[in-house]
Amino acid sequence: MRLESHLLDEAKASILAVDDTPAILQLLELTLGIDYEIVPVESGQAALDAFRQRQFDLVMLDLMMPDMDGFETLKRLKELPSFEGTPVIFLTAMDDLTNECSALELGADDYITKPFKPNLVRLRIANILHRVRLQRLLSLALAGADQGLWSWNLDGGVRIASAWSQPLTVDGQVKALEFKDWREVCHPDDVPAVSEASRDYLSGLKPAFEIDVRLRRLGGTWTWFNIHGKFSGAEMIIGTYRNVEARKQAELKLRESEERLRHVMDATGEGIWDWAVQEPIVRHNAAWCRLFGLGEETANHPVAEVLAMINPDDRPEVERLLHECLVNDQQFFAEYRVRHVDGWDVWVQARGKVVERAADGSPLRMVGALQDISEKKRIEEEYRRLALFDTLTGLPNRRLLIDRLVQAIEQNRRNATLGALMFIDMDRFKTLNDTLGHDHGDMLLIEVARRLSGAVRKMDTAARLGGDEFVIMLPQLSADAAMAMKDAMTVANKVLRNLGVSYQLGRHEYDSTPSIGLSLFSGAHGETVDGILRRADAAMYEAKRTGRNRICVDQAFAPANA
Ligand SMILES: Nc1nc2c(ncn2[C@@H]2O[C@H](COP(=O)(O)OP(=O)(O)OP(=O)(O)O)[C@@H](O)[C@H]2O)c(=O)[nH]1
Repeated sequence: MRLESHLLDEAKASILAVDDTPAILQLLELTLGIDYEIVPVESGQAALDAFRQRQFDLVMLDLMMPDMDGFETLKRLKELPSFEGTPVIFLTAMDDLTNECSALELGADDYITKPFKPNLVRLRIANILHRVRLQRLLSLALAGADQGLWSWNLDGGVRIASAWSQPLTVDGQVKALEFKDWREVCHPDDVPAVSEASRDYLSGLKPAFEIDVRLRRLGGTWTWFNIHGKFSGAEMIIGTYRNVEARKQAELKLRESEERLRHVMDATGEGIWDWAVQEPIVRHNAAWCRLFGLGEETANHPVAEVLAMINPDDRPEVERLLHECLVNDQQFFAEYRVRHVDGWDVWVQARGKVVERAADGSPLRMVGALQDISEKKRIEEEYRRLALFDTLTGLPNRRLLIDRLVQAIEQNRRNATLGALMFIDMDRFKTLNDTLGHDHGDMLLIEVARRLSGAVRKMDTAARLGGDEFVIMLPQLSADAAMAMKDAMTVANKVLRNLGVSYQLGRHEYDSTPSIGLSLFSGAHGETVDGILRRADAAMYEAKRTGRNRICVDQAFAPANA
């Protein structure tokens, strides 16, 4: 890229013209005054005074002057801070090599002899000012970008520009640094990284030489710099360097706080997930991986795989909740089962939130945590079982039976169908307890439960009310009472038959029978749970009263021919 001087302010350049011959000064004003602001002074001392007042873009200096010659004037001008970088052209009648060499050695930019050709002088001035402007443009650009310059001659050493405002130091030197080896300013811990970065660039692996390193600054402190460079010619790399201490410190703090957070998370055992929503990958911490038996080294997982780990019964709801969260910015909260690699389900409670969105509101990043709640779920399940199931036989208890009966009544009301309820009480059960003992009584009850469960369909309910009292509920039969009764009697007869088969109780074989009261029910006529149970119970007592080991039918729904 060519640097363009027109990027800079093109205000009329000022020239300090120093000559003890007024005619020369007049000639300069005449020939250059249209393009430049000419400030004429007639002595070296006047030139120094003028420079103490203000700056000039260029100095035209006569060599032979009384009191203070051009060389002396230039030497003294260079001591003024305001003079730094100002180009100087000697304009002299001394047309000899020695003086010309001395002038250029002293830092003059040009040496023109009198009598001069005004056009030539104008072009030379223009060229020098153009170059100076470019230099100033580069310095301003570097200062604006807070950068310094360096060059590295692969055969020789390293040079670092002196003009930059953030001086480095080698062995106490602050000015334009020049040294053989990076190691002289580079923190020992960063030297391998510098070698690697240069190797990568020189071998073509990287498009530029770039690295963050700590360099020794004035006062001996280490400061982080970003160094960036490229080849300029075959043997020279040129680049910039920039103080990135603040960024490095911020990164360090962030890393520390992330590390701390990770420790906290690991200590609580929470599985953390972090999902860049536009990407098909979700990141997990070690605790998350451990929870499902995954190797900790595979902390990135495809989203599809993670979703596939969710129990198929729970997955649609989880996906729905996730969608809600992504679209409506709701908090994600869900309890679901995730398959462990060894095949069992882990109950988890997950929470999450979209923490970053694009300007159009679309989600960019979502993070969350999940916790193993398998134990909580197990206890809940145990409580549920205790509350709804009989502990001895595992059959539904009275409470669950009533729940299901309420549902069945409602269902039959809607469909105008009938259901059936059988009240079953074992005959002379007390005798068993009294003769073989309570344990054997329990054994019989467990076996009765098993046989009852085997006698009904999945949709039916076999429940234990307590003692030797059981109930079978057939929730939905025909709408026709005769048909319904026929089906119910089929089941009742099967139960009567099955429970009448002798029982192997430990070493004892024991004969027992049930008494069964059967009642149909519908949802009509304000049927209640109590009413249905009472009618079936009454029918069962009728069976007891009339000899046991039989079925008696409640007459409320009994068709004439039942
Ligand atoms: N082994 C055992 N016995 C129980 C349990 N709960 C109640 N019982 C006993 O079950 C018996 C219930 O007897 P009942 O149904 O009243 O009388 P029964 O001897 O069966 O006589 P009928 O019903 O008239 O044929 C009582 O002896 C109760 O103590 C239990 O969980 N296990």
